[in-house]
Amino acid sequence: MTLFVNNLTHLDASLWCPRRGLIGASWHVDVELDGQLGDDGMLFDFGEVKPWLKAHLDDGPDHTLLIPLESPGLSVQACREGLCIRAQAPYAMEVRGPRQAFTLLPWREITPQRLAEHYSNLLSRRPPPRVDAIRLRLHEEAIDGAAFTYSHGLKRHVGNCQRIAHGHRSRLCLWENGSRQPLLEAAWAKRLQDRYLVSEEDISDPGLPGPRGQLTVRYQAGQGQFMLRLPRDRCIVMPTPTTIEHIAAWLAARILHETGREVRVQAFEGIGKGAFSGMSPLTRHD
Ligand SMILES: Nc1nc2c(c(=O)[nH]1)N=C([C@H](O)[C@H](O)COP(=O)(O)OP(=O)(O)OP(=O)(O)O)CN2
Repeated sequence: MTLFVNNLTHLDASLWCPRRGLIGASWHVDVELDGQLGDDGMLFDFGEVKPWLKAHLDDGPDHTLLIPLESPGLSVQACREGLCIRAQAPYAMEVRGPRQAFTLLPWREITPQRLAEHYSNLLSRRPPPRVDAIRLRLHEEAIDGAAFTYSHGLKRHVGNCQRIAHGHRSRLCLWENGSRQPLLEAAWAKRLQDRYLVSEEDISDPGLPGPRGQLTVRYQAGQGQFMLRLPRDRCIVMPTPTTIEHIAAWLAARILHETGREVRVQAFEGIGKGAFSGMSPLTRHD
């Protein structure tokens, strides 16, 4: 017998890509379970499947930086903070943090298919009672319109969002005077794509001006000390923490500044949640 649960949860993470660098990701998680029925006529109570799988993913890849160990020029070393990871291509990057902020994977490149197979195998080694095999599927949200991926860290978050490089793939909806603006959405999604969003207060070294400058972010959070260094032109500096509420408000202010027209922003943080912010030349309403 095979049981399935589609869209059981989401996985939000960042990954190092040898072609694009640091990128955010959000995937729907579907699961199939093979096994035998118990006396209750069930293979595995649906009510227990979600907490069981979510607990494993939350302790594993969720809200981590996924590192492809076989990627050319990549190195991993123990350091005072926990792990120090350096990459050379497509640009130089160094990240440090507690071990649990990273998921090390034995590949040249990370794909959702490989990740799903990897965790299917790991989970199938210690399955719940009556379950013989577990198959996960990870897939992106179908987005009809503008979307972008970004990475960030929230040092004040009590949970795993404090990790300095976790990310999301998000929809972006913009209205001017009540009408959706697909061209403006696409232009802003392009500006934000694959960027690291950083709060000004977390910059410990702004680096040299110009294209070769490296910006250093450093903070202490509940799980430990974090550091990230990457090219300035991969970063967007915000005057506030990078919560989705502040991202939505920042976008509304920037768009109003550039167009001079009233704007309403719906900014998503990954799949299915986010914040609205609106601004007009005369009044500001959030
Ligand atoms: N009001 C806000 N709450 C949270 C924000 C935020 O910006 N505003 N941000 C975060 C983190 O950045 C985090 O990445 C969001 O991930 P989320 O999927 O909510 O994390 P969980 O695993 O805790 O949620 P699930 O529903 O279990 O996936 C957190 N909160």
